[in-house]
Amino acid sequence: PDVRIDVVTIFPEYLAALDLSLVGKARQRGLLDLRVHDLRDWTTDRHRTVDDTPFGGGAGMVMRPDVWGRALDEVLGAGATLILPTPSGEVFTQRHADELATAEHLVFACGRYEGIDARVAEHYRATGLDVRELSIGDYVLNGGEVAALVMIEAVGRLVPGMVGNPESLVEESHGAAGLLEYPVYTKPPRWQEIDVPDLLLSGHHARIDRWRRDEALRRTAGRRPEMIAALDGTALDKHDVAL
Ligand SMILES: COC(=O)COc1cccc(COC(=O)c2cn[nH]c2)c1
Repeated sequence: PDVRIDVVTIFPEYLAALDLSLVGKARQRGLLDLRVHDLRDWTTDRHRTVDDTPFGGGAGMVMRPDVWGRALDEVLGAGATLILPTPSGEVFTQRHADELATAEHLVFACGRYEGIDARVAEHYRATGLDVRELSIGDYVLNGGEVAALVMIEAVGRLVPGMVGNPESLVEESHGAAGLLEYPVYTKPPRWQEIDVPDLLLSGHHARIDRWRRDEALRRTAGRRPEMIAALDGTALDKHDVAL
């Protein structure tokens, strides 16, 4: 298979969604080797304890380093990338998805409670492993499982052979030189008294392309002005500047 993905979590059933659709088919076709592991399989006590109280006090519980260490020592391989979904991580973007899609082995460690003992990331970094603490956005979830699903879908769909039509990968929603997607329409031409813009029915493909670019620019300037600022000089042509 092109990519191997392991997920370690105390809620393995959360990842059952990965048996469906694209990712599910790719697994059946052997394109993707995805395995989900229950962290509690590496506990040593009768209660299968994975957490304990935080040093320094404070509310909540912290996930124990020894349990995670036994699990990750078994799941990780030399060439693996360890990904820790966390609110305090670097924000995951399409750039990360593009990069991680070329990795040979991704291991997601899903934290719960107040987090995983910080020495886990520190230890595996010290061994030279590529360790990424990644956030999927500025909000707090109860655990890393949903974030792992997001990242696995974003990466999985880029794995060659995963998506039915590779064409659909080209003009991505953050494609078109880092702009938001233009509005899309389909039949019927009139719905709830609203008409599809006439130009789109005209067949003038050059004008349609220009209209789409203008709409993408307008939307980006309105909703994500910081993305306009981030465009490099080549992204805008003289017509855009006039907008
Ligand atoms: C070193 O990593 C850790 O300690 C991870 O610990 C936790 C603790 C609570 C929740 C989560 C899940 O991630 C998010 O909530 C999250 C990710 N993106 N946006 C929100 C992870």
